[in-house]
Amino acid sequence: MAHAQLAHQSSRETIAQFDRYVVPNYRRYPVALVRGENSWVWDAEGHRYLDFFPGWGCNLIGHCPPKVVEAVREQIGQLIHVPNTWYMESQGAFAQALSERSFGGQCFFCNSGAEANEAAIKLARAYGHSKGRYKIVTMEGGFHGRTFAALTATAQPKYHEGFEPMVPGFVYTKYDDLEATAQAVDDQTAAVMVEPIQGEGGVKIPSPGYLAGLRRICDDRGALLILDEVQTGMGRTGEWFAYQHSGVVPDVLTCAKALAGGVAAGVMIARPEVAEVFKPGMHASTFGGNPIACRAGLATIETIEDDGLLERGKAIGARFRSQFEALRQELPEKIRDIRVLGVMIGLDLTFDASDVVAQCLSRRLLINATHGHVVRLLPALTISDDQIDQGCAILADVLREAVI
Ligand SMILES: Cc1ncc(COP(=O)(O)O)c(C=O)c1O
Repeated sequence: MAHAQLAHQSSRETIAQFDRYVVPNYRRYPVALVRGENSWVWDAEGHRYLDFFPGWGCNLIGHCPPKVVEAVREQIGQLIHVPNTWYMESQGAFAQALSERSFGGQCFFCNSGAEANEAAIKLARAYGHSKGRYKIVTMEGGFHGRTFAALTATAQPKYHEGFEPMVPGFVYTKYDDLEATAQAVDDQTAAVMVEPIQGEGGVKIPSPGYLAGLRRICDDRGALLILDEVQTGMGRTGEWFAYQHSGVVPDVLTCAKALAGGVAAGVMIARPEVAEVFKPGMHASTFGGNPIACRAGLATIETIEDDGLLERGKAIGARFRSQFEALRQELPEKIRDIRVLGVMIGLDLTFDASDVVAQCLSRRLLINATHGHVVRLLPALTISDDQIDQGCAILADVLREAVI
């Protein structure tokens, strides 16, 4: 039986439905979440959790940010969906806002990071087509999504296993190694695609000068530079986009996750001279750039600017860093490295972090582990100092108690 109204059932009842009716492709925590407010979330039993990883990075301005909620509520009562055969004010305004905060490019909207990267890969191939350029060079340890081209771009064999053959024309090289990349790029290369910080790959921040070096290689060889800012973009690192720390400008940029305050949205932004190769009919997305997502995106930008959240992100990062530096002094055998840029935070442990995640969950702190031993935190730009201190105290206790 289907109910338009939910029954407010227990976590256990929801889990039973999932076991029976939902494809088992996710490992889930045994909790059903029902409500969120800024950096707090509540489960079906009414327990409150402090969220250091809100929405896997999608809730960068917190759960249910008021301006986003208001914009979506208003839009949903006017028009829920407008396909791309029509103009709509919200899409034009959102494209202008993103273009003005990046590099003056043109926007293609979609619904996720993988889709944004598919668009970027297709655009690079279309742009290079007449010159025989089709190869896409990507970095080992990178992550670009689960659809086929994005998955092939993801140079991690564990994600390809069982799905081969992959899409032809992809070349893998070492991250943060300009010499290796220079060797991988040739006159058949359409684009080099890279994350300015590898997120899923372990919050890896490359050496200073890395993006500038990649820009030089691309310019010398006539290849495009695509930056995957699906995770780093929209203010997470203390600038609108992570490339802005470097002064290097890409040809194509992708962003999703936090783009619309937690509403599903993705975008590819391309220099107009590159974007123009996409003629009508060459690429599309039915839901991409819908008015709900675009209104939510505009409200996200307004919130970040009105509340000074880019600056706040830098201060939050500094507070986490100082707490973790002190903890590393205390636990040098457990903490190998601390990597922070804005609210993109990695704590590299000397041991597997999965039990740390479970222990934090049992104390009602939500965190993530990636690449086995890296605790990854993507806290909201709206988190308070008190909440940071509370969560860090829990994490510190868990690390103190961890047996290695
Ligand atoms: C850098 C990067 N690119 C692409 C993706 C894929 O995004 P989505 O899951 O929205 O398809 C992710 C997701 O974690 C990501 O971190």
